[in-house]
Amino acid sequence: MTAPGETGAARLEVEGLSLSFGGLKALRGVSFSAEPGSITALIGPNGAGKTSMFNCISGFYKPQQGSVRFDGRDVTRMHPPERAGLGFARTFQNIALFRGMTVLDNIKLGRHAHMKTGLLQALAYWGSAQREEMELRAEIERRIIDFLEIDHIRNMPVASLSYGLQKRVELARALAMRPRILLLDEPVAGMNREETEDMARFILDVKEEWGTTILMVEHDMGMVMDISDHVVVLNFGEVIASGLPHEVQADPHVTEAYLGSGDPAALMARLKGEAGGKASAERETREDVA
Ligand SMILES: Nc1ncnc2c1ncn2[C@@H]1O[C@H](COP(=O)(O)OP(=O)(O)OP(=O)(O)O)[C@@H](O)[C@H]1O
Repeated sequence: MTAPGETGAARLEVEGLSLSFGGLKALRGVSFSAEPGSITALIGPNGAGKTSMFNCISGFYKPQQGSVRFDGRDVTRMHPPERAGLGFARTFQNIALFRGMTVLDNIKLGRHAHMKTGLLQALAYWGSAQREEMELRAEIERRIIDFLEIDHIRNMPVASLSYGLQKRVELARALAMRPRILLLDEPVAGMNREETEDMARFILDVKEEWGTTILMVEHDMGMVMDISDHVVVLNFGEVIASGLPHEVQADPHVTEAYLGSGDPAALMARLKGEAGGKASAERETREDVA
């Protein structure tokens, strides 16, 4: 069986993408690429178009103009399940797991997309279904659960876990899809510093051990600058800067977009404060609900 990355990471190319909601232009001719086996971060102030871009890439929105190419193939009009078949996997800003199910069952749902035996076949050929199930379980246990250090919680219901662990389980489920490209929508939103550092390490490990292409939208600028190979900055639906983390951080267009002034140090201080504030606010909301 193949593990994440063994099918080969691939290049994502976005070319001249435009998306409007009625009269509102959310994306205006956006072009960038995510290189194989690297981490690309998509950043920008609120309302810049990051989520819209992410949804065009994962197939939830259809752009009016432009194209998304993956591994040289035009996927612009493909539905999300077709993209999953090509190796797209994503996580969501608000955790999308079955809370009453165990960690292991949630992870298996990701992997089932790739099982060869369908339900009818499984009924007719119980032997092969059972064999495949056992291979599947073994692979998940060996590769993903161990890799993400969630062995101790594998039989626990997701609802009983801390927020940081739930986010890790979501990453595990995406990895179980054997992604060639991993789309991470705010992977550390709402996390405390320790959980953020853990998640950042796991994302780096996915890249380094499996060579998966990773594209993430993230507001935590410290984390973005620490682990990204390439950063693309959107503002009002346009790319205003693109390059290595330190290049983007020092770009006056970026500081202008975030702050209305050109001081990179003030930008970092403000963004660190916002990320911390957002994390504690989200945590408080969750505790209120619980
Ligand atoms: N479904 C929608 N219908 C109408 N307008 C939308 C829709 N989704 C996004 N927009 C608008 O498109 C623009 C880009 O929004 P988008 O959510 O992509 O930005 P963002 O960079 O992800 O923002 P944030 O960081 O706040 O999540 C905004 O002006 C937003 O109000």
